[in-house]
Amino acid sequence: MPDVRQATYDLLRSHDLTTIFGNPGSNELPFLAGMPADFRYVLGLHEGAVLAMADGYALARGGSALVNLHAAAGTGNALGPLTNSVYSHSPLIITAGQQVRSTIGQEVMLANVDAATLPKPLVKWSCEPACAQDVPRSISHAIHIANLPAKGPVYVSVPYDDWSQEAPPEARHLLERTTGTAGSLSAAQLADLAGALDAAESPVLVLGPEVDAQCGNDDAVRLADRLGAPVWIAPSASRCPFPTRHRSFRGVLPAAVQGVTDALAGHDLILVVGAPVFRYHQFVPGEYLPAGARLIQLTGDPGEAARAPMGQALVGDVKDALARLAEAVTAGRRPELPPLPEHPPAPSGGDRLHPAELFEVLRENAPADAVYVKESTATAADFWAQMDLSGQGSYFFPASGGLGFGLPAAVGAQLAHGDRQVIGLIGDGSANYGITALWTAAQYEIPVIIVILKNGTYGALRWFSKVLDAGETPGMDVPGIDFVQIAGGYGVAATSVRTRAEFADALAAALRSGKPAVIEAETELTEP
Ligand SMILES: Cc1ncc(Cn2c(C)c(CCOP(=O)(O)OP(=O)(O)O)sc2=O)c(N)n1
Ligand SMILES: [Ca+2]
Repeated sequence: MPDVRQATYDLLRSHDLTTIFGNPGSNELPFLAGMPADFRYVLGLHEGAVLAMADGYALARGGSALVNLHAAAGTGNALGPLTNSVYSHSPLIITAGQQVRSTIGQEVMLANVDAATLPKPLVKWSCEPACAQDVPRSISHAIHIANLPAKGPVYVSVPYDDWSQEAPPEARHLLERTTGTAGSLSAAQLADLAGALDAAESPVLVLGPEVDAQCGNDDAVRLADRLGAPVWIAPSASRCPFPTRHRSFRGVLPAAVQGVTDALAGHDLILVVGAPVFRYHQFVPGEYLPAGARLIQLTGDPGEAARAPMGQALVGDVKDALARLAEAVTAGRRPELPPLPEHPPAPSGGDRLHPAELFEVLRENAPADAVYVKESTATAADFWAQMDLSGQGSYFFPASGGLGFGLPAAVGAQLAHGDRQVIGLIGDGSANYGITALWTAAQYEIPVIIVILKNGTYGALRWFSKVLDAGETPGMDVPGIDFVQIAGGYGVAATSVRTRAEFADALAAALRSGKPAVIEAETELTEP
């Protein structure tokens, strides 16, 4: 009769969860001891990097990722990046080792006290099974909950003496279980929506990360073309749901109430698809909607629908709805939009690279299907003005702004992408929150390119201190960090550049090398 560990590995294999991102402690060894040969373990040196690598891997592959953390201490280290995963709807299956079941109450060393509570509210569901025999079913429960809409991370704590217990014979039924949803809009709901779009004088689309996550970008293009409508990306963009050189593209909405209202002024119907309404950031009070505008939100997440402060909301499959709406609306009711102007020329001639120059070099020289993982928070305006993103899964940003996602997520995304080059665009502040992932990239020969934009300061916070009229505050500058030395110390070849030509040469060399590479780019300070 198989034991709980064998039954669990069989279950994980049946869900294609054969890559374990982890950092072990004694509580985890009895589980890991039996790891079958067709599984692989990807070691991260800090659990924040472990979680973020798993998140990047899951986002890039459009599926789940399995994480194994050490008790409470390992879980605590992972909570930072987990603030992003819960809002990017990443279906991470997080397991943590627990002390021997009969000693937890004594709170012996490494007891994860009240384990199922620890990760809340950053997980969709968590549990510590009531007995060893329920471990396989609990992990199956977690996997299905994580992948049913709205997707999200889950957490299961397992006492380490459970693994050697005999598994219940009924655990074999778990291997065949499947769950799914039929969350499409009804014909009547779709007809109402299409009718509202046709009747609108000036409709506008606002697209969110769920459109890209569901591979709905092309459906959104068809709908925009048939409507002749402009398209914005929803505020605090964590993905790119629409081609940035399409004639409808208007950029990313500002993350402020009045900013959104000003940007959407003149439109009488605002259709928000696959985004919360909205992920505001800087508090700039104002009217939630332009005069005369009606907002309709379409999301797969009931929580996003319920907590919006205005408008109507429908919960359903966003890709399916976009595709059906593109067929249902009447084409040609509005004049075709003019083509976009050329990219603005990047400033040049400074004694260090302007971020716009750096992005221009990437646009001109990186592969057209490159995947960008960005965590450089003062360069958003230049990035969206310069880049030409068109494919699914071409851009990721921490969905809650929790730093420590970018560099490790780029490593995880490259591990998932054998065929696309992943390029991390990481601020010299952000790089430090997940820097240990460079070691994993070196050890597992993951050919990710990490560009560190070094402006010597927490640029976004300098901008925010102006917004908040906070004046000069302590803790803004991060001078004197040598990322070439640090990268070398973790085993990754690195170079430092400060001119356009030097960056272009370093990028070309990194692309040719097929190895992990760090390019430290001395850059000017800009505003988001
Ligand atoms: C885990 C964590 N700690 C601190 C912050 C606060 N923070 C910090 C520290 C930022 C500055 C990042 O600086 P950078 O060098 O990475 O990028 P820029 O210079 O382009 O802003 S932006 C921001 O929200 C955060 N978001 N997440
Ligand atoms: Ca910086």
